[in-house]
Amino acid sequence: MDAHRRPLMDRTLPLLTEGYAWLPNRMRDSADAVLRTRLLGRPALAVRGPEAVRFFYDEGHVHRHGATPAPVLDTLFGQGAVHTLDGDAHRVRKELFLPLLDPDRVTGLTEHVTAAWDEAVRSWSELSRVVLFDAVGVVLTRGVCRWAGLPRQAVDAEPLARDLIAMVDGFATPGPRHLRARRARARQQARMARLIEDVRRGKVSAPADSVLDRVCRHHDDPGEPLDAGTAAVELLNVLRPTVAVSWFVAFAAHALHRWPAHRERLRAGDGAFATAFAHEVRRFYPFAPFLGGRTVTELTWHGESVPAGGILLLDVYGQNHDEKLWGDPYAFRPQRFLERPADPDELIPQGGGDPATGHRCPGERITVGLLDSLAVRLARLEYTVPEQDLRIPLRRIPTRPRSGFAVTGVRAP
Ligand code: HEM
Repeated sequence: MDAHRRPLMDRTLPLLTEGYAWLPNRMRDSADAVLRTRLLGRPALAVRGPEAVRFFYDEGHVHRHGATPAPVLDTLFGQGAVHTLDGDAHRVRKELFLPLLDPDRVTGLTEHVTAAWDEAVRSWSELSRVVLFDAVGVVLTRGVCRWAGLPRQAVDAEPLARDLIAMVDGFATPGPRHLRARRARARQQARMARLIEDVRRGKVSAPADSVLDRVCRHHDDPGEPLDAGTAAVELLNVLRPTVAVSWFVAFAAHALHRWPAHRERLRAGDGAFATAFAHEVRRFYPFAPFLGGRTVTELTWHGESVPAGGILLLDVYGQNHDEKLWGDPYAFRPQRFLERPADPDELIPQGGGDPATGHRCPGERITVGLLDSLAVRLARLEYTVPEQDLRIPLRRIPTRPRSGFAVTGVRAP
């Protein structure tokens, strides 16, 4: 059996029990931030630091095809997703996502999402208790579906939000969360594939140049549109991660609760501070633990080697908390990004390198745009934080405040 087809449990026990701390704990004793280990039955080398980011994103070093375990493809990314392509195939497919970098599109999506937030907040004030993580997932789903051109009758926001969240929540764990993630993917992929077929047959219209329209018209090979299943995978690769911004909004609420002094500057509408706050939320709180690729050739980094066909890991969580880069990594200090702009190969919660040419997340500007707008709205909202379990377990991937961050007595501004 191919190593990447083996079940997730194989050889990954320390990862599953230690979660985000797995690589940072083991790399603590390495002066050069490098570690030789094994993952999924293969030799692996873990690295971190801006130079290591450039090493990792060199296509002559690492390929993505065959690197992602099947349980992750069957839940998080989808089979045949852009994440798994290399070389020309990757460049051609990535063209589908490059418009996401356009500032006008970022603004357009942010306007849809903030409108959905303003609508939702009115109903939150009528409820005795709102779990922000869940409620924001629905807001993001409404906003992104409208922006992406999905017809209103094709979107039932609450169940769709639950499925999109489940795909992310269950990708890295065996058991019921994983089964929920698989069912959610199968259900939504089939629905989106039917919608794409309907658009192609002219039964449903997609607004010109919307995400839905672009996905329907995309060709990997000249004259050959993507099969409906793969097109659905890529449509979900816009919807799902946008809705995943609810993880960061729940973390933003957690930060405002623990360090309420930041609320005032956000409330005042200080745009530069809001962006710095969004960067600090993405740096400080754990989301993607690490990234991996298959080594194309034998690679050596600071004296440690991994053979061709092994795995190169980029320690994302460790790098975002590296003392050498951040000085006081465990202090939540948005000001750091006002003192010095974020270096794209230092701050890597959504990958490193260039999103236009490599695998870096094309949705990073969208994420920052959504997060800074929603953080301002959150800071302006009046609410009470009742007694609840706000711990963020580092063993759970992906993690979040255990309670989902519940609020009571919501009063819209
Ligand atoms: C919660 C916020 C998000 C996080 C934490 C996140 C994180 C990531 C990470 C770690 C990668 C992998 C980078 C690599 O393999 O080198 C990635 C790739 C990707 N992300 Fe995001 N992302 C987020 C939001 C978004 C949004 C809003 C979109 C689209 C609207 C998006 C679309 C994608 C796509 C299509 C890829 C694959 C890129 C490629 O392989 O070339 N992401 N993201």
